[in-house]
Amino acid sequence: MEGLRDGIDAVDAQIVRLLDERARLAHRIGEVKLAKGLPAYVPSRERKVMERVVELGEGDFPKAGLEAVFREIISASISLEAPLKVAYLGPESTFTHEAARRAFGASVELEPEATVADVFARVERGEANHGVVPVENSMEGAVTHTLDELMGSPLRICGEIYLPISQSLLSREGSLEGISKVYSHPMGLAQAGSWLRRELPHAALEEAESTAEAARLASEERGAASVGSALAADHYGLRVLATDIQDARTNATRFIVLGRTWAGPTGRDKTSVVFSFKNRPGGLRDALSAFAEEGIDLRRIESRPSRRRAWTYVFFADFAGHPEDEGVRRALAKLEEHTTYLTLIGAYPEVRTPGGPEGAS
Ligand SMILES: O=C(O)C(=O)C[C@]1(C(=O)O)C=C[C@@H](O)C=C1
Repeated sequence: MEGLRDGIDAVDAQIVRLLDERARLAHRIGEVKLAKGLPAYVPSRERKVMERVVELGEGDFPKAGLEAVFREIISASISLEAPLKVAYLGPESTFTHEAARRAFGASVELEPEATVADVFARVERGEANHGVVPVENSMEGAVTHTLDELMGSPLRICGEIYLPISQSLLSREGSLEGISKVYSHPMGLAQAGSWLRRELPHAALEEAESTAEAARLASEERGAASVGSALAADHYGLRVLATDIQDARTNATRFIVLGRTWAGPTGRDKTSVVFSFKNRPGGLRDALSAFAEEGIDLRRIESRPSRRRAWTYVFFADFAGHPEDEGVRRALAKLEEHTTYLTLIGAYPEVRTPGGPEGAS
């Protein structure tokens, strides 16, 4: 065994030397970006680096491990280029925190904000380079605060993250017997509803501002538990009494990364627009025909009150492709002919969703 460990020591020394070499290159890229006023975080390039690394990894090292290792290597590289600040919908130890960690790794500065509007405001004021907010849940639908902010903001979507939402029961207590009260965000209580009714039928269910706030409350009270991310257990010194207690196993939330500009093309992208059209018969059909005529796959459409005049609406659409693609360019030109208002609110590498619709999976 000693000989094998010597082998590992020798390989580790090589890995560290190579990481240093990579860091020097990233540092130089950072200087070029600074001189040209370009952002440090380039999601399209990260996608290509990841895809290439996973493709190269045909040996014994697991692909998921390669992705995790390179997530952190790239995160450390970003921190060498610029002190990146990322605002997210807090508090700490919530699912949005987990999403931000997934997108940016551990080496960037993540800053919790109290509301979705605060996240937008911090990035708009230039106090943070990027923002991370939830935009839709596979069970509950759109996060309307986020759509409403997107409508009036100069910020653009430059990335997306899907997170399977796994709810856990956390408590100071050692078993379910001692639990008489359960705190969570209303969404957490709803998602774990069947499990709670079955396993803790006599417990009082109490709403909290966030799953993290619920964990804090549970940490201060005997006989209390909370429903939320297992991340919060460490943070508040709680035990994880049960995991995956949410009703549907496919429960996932989609988050977006906000920046000043959208991402460059990767060949597998998504574009987001917001538009409105004259209220006349066939108005929506005509607008959407722009996508059909160009054979562009519409991934999602959502309507919201315009908030300018009562009973008028705007539509949010996500579709496959990038604004630099010829077909998308033509579709957007056609769409514009049918709309009274059209803004491109983002373009970003599309994430494949397990169990998602065809084309997205
Ligand atoms: O290629 C770049 O633009 C880099 O800054 C390098 C690098 C990397 O480490 O590979 C780091 C940050 C970017 O988000 C993308 C890639």
